[in-house]
Amino acid sequence: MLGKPTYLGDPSHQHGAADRLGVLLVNLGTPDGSDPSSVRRFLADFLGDPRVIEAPRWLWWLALHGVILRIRPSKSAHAYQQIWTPQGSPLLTHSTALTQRVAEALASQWNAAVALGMTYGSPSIPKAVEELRRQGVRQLVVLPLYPQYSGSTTASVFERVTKELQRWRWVPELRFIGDYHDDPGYIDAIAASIERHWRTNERRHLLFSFHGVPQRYAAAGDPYQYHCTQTARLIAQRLSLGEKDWTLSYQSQVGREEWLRPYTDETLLEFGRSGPKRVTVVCPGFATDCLETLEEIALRNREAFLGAGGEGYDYIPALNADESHVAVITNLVNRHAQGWQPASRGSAPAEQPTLRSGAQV
Ligand SMILES: C=CC1=C(C)c2cc3[nH]c(cc4nc(cc5[nH]c(cc1n2)c(C)c5CCC(=O)O)C(CCC(=O)O)=C4C)c(C)c3C=C
Ligand SMILES: [Fe+2]
Ligand SMILES: [Fe+2]
Repeated sequence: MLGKPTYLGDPSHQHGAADRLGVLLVNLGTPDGSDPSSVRRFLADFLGDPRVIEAPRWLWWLALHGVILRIRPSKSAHAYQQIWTPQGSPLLTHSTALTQRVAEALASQWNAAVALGMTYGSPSIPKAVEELRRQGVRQLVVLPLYPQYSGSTTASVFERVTKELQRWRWVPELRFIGDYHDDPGYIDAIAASIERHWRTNERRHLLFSFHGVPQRYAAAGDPYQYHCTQTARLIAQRLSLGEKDWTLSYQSQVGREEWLRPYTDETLLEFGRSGPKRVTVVCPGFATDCLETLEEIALRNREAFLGAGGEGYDYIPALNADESHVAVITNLVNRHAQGWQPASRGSAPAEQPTLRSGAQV
C-alpha cells in the first residue's frame, strides 16, 4: 500500500559481514565526442553549475543559453579535435587508466571497490556512486583529482557526491579529501618528473602554469591561489631552484573579468620578447593531461612563444597513470582510511551472527 521504498538499499545485505571500503576518484569531465553538439552538452552542464560561474542565476542563464552556448561549442570543438585520440578524450583515457591502476594497487591491502566519476559528462558521479553502492560499500573515501582546493572544482564534487548519498538508506561513513597541494608524496612526484625530464633535456627556466579562477573568488575566501603558490614554492624548493629560476602563472581565462594574475599567455609572450628565451612548462594542478594542457599549453602557447622570439619550449606531461601518481593516490587513500579495518584481514568473526536484511528475526 505504501509503494516502493523511498531510499536505496540492498535487501540481501549480510549484516555482520566485514565492511567494504569504497574509493571514488573524481575528475572534471570531458565531452563524449569532439563534435560541437557533444561539446555543447558538456558546456551546458559545466557552465550551468553555480559553483563554476557565480552570478545572478537568471542573468547568467540568459547569457549562457542566449549567447555563449551558441558561440563557444564550435570554437571549443575545434580545439578538442586537435587533441582527440582514437580512444577518445585524453582526460578520460588517462583518468580511466589511473583508476584501474589504483584499484590494482589497493587490492593487496583492501577489498576495495574503486570507481571513477566525472563532475560533468560521463561516467557521471551518480553512475559511479551507484556502482559503489551495489558493491556493498559501507566506508567511502572521495578524492577529487584537484591537488589545489577551489570552490569551482572541489566543492562541486562535494555537492554532487553528497546529493547522491542522500538517496541511500544506509549512508556510508565518509571521508572527503579537500586538497593535497602540499602532500610530500605529490610534491616529490612532480619534482621527480621534472628532474627526469631535465636529465635528458636542457635545464631551463621553469614556468608553473595553473588553471586560473576569477579574482573575485580568491577575494571572497577561496584558498586556491594560496594553494597554487605553496605547491610551486615547495616544488621549486625540492629542486633547489633560486627565485629567478622559476615563475608561476595562471592559464585558461574565460570571459572579460579579471582572473588570477599573471596570465600564462601574456607571461610567455613577454618571455619570448625579452627572455628567458628557453623555458620548461609544467602544470602541477592537472592530475591528467586534457584540453587545457595539450591544446592550450603544448600547442597554442608554444607557437605563440616561439612566434614572439622564444627559442626553446618543453612541456612536461601530467602524472597521468604513471606509477608515481598511483603511489601518491594510494598513499592519500590509505591515510584517509585510517581507523577503518582493511577487509582482507578476514570477514566477520564466526561468533558474530550475520543476518540478511530481509530475514525475519
Ligand atoms: C568559466 C569558468 C571556469 C572556471 C572557474 C574554471 C575553473 C577550473 N577548471 C579546471 C580544470 C579544467 N577546466 C577544463 C576546461 C574548461 N574550463 C572552463 C571554464 C572554467 N574553468 C571551460 C569553458 C572549459 C572547457 C573547454 C573550453 O571551452 O575552453 C578542463 C579540461 C577538460 C577536458 O575535456 O579536457 C580541466 C581539467 C580547474 C582545475 C579549475 C579551477 C581551479
Ligand atoms: Fe576549467
Ligand atoms: Fe581553455
